[in-house]
Amino acid sequence: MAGNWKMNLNHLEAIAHVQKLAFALADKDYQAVEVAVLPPFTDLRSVQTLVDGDKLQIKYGAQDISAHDSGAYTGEISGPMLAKLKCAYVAIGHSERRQYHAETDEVVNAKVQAAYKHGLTPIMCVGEELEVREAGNAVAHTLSQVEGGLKGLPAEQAETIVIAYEPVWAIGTGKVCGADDAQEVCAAIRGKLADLYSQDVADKIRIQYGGSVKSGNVAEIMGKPDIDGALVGGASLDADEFVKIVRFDEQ
Ligand SMILES: O=C[C@H](O)COP(=O)(O)O
Repeated sequence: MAGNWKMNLNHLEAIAHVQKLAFALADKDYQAVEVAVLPPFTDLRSVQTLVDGDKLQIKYGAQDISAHDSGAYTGEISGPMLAKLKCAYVAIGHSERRQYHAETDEVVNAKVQAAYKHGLTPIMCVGEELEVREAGNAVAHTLSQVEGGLKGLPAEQAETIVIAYEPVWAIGTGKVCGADDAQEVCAAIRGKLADLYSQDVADKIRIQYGGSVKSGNVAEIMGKPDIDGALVGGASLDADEFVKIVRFDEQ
């Protein structure tokens, strides 16, 4: 279960938020559910200090990565910088990056390669816009993003990737994709991974659903066989709500 904070919570708020999560998750063995937060870049050092200092089980990562290791790329953050902060994960190709920063599948692929080069696990985001779904092309569109993003990636790396299926029309809109519709696309993603690699590799890859996930709908989504987790945006900013999502099996 990963919380993508997007451009929310400054570093002081981040400390308070992670402390709250850690406290609320400490009274039981929640390690069966891997919990990660993806704060803004400016929060990562504070989160690292807290997680390291208190030996918290919570993982953390970034919301983007540069395809380059260093150089004249104003405003960019590199893989070596994220690795130095001991980030476990990095979101790549989120629809907001694709939409507002013109990230193509080629760019996503370069960033996936950069993440692996520096020991970070990508959470590669894919998913269709509303008009694509309405035209009946949700699966084809999403599979093409999967194939483009994974181009050239060897099986031993691919098997550790996390793929987040996020239908764009369900992000931040309150319109959750029906669990059966989400399962249909996630099953197709797994089928594509089996074609590209092997069934064994496909079965190891974790596929998340993202798009208006809340405590009230997470259990139904998680009940689907090809959905292994959730990438949570808005609801991850409320610590109590995110904890309920993590503990979906207790509801
Ligand atoms: O990365 C998270 C997704 O964009 C979902 O956002 P949301 O839960 O606010 O709809």
